[in-house]
Amino acid sequence: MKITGILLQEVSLQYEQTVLCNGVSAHFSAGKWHSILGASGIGKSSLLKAIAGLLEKEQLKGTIQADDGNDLHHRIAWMAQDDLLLPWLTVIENVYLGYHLRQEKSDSIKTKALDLLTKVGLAAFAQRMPYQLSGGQRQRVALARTLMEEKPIVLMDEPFSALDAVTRLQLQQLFVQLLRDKTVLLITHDPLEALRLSQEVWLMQHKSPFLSSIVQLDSTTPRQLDDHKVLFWQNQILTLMESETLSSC
Ligand SMILES: Nc1ncnc2c1ncn2[C@@H]1O[C@H](COP(=O)(O)OP(=O)(O)OP(=O)(O)O)[C@@H](O)[C@H]1O
Repeated sequence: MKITGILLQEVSLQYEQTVLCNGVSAHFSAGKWHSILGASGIGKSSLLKAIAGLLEKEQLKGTIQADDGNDLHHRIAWMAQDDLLLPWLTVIENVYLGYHLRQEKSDSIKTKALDLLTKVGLAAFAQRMPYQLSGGQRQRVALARTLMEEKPIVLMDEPFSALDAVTRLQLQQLFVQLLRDKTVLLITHDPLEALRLSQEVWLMQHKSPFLSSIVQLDSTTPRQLDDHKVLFWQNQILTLMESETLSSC
């Protein structure tokens, strides 16, 4: 499927009487990683759901579309903090679950699933059950399942937040390597994670503009933890986020 960016025009999000945002416009350009930071409860997951087409009609106003004008929703894969593996299926069955649900069956599907499990370092675990895996291994299976669908856009809602520090660094490296050519929107609470992994960092704030692009970085990802630009911007972003928290108290 063709790579595309995402265009938001005059988007408003609302749950019954609660308005999250009004008239938001943004362009997430194609083939890049975009991280979205913002205070807890501000509306990051809701925006991702809106892009994925998971909100009710009355909850979303405005336009969200692929920037090439073609269909958006069929080109999106979703990855959450919770890996959503089905406990009664083996690891490899979870990887080709989408094909199974669509009743597409062939040996080449199993071969492809095994190939992807090899890429995420879990070929030897293909016949295990999800409960026999660690949190990091489960997220690797979820990544293989995402790659199996070959979607050009991947929406990720805090996929690394439940992992220990070392596993998180290893998985970030793997995700960047395997999702390099896709348009990725990553929600995170961690400015360092955003700056190491993305080409563009966005911030959601209670004041106007609700969503703005605050940093663009061109260097190869994942960036080093001691990269001077990463450290400089981490400081700037933490100061911004702190002043936002104080002003919304
Ligand atoms: N289905 C829903 N119905 C009503 N209100 C909702 C619904 N989903 C979310 N909300 C509210 O909308 C606001 C934004 O929620 P959302 O999950 O988008 O925030 P977030 O920025 O992703 O938060 P966090 O960082 O804590 O995950 C919150 O106040 C939440 O309580």
